[in-house]
Amino acid sequence: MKTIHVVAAIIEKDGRVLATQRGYGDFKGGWEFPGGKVEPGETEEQALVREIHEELDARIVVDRHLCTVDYDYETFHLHMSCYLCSLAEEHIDLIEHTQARWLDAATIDSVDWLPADISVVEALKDQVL
Ligand SMILES: Nc1nc2c([nH]c(=O)n2[C@H]2C[C@H](O)[C@@H](COP(=O)(O)OP(=O)(O)OP(=O)(O)O)O2)c(=O)[nH]1
Repeated sequence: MKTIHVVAAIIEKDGRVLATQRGYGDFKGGWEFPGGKVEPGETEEQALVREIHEELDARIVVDRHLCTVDYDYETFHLHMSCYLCSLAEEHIDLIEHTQARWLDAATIDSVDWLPADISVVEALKDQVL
């Protein structure tokens, strides 16, 4: 099975994290952390900064690695590295996503997370929120 290497940015602000809803593709409607595929020659941090600029028109600071998830979807294997990040400036714009929500410990389970994200949410509850 094909493996895809993805990075996800868990953007934190005031005890909450940013969740975004996918606007296109097979997982349309599912909730995730913004990010995307690492391109050849890029480090994970470079990919994160590029993806967040493309998807949210935002600049981030990458603070630390939280966890790496390996998950078998039906048609591919996902290898996803998740980093805690903060916004370098307040502004965000939803360029590819349909909605965004800032979620805290009480609301983190209120959205329909993509299957691979369930364990990331558990790590957040244990360590961050
Ligand atoms: N960004 C992101 N992708 C996730 C998460 N959870 C999860 O299963 N995925 C999956 C969905 C996609 O199959 C894959 C990410 O690929 P993508 O299609 O968004 O990557 P990309 O932005 O480079 O997109 P593209 O140019 O290929 O359209 O990872 C998550 O929390 N964030």
